[in-house]
Amino acid sequence: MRGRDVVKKTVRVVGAVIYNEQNEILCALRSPEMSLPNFWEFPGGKMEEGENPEETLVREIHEELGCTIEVYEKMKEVHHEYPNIIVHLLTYKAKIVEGEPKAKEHAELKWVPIRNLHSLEWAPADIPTVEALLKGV
Ligand SMILES: Nc1nc2c([nH]c(=O)n2[C@H]2C[C@H](O)[C@@H](COP(=O)(O)OP(=O)(O)OP(=O)(O)O)O2)c(=O)[nH]1
Repeated sequence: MRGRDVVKKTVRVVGAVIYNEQNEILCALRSPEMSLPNFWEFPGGKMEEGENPEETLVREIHEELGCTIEVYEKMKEVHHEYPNIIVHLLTYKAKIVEGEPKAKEHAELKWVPIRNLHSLEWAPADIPTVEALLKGV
């Protein structure tokens, strides 16, 4: 097959827009070892066989941040084509109900007030969710 004919893989990914009492959002920096290194993202990951998006988020946040979340409403559904992969990203609002988030896999975690979210370099698929937050949606 010639290079330009190769069909890109599509992955289904869920991201948690975790907010706290001060209306700050928990932002996670992808580490240099991850794909899409050094971009900020909403913590989460790929959906596994038989999982619904809420189950994926609870599992991934346990694995990546070591805490428990409650998942609320869906925010955005985005199809983004990267050079090697197509990401179908769903983002959901969520809140921590048990434990303190710790960066087990990410390079850094930080709580950022919504109005300052634009100052981070976000993974391109996350931009529509960031814009919706900035608009107060
Ligand atoms: N988790 C997450 N991934 C995102 C976001 N935006 C975005 O483009 N992505 C991309 C990066 C990756 O290509 C893919 C998710 O992969 P991942 O590495 O986080 O998922 P995972 O932990 O289940 O995967 P893996 O380590 O088993 O490969 O989606 C986002 O906000 N959160």
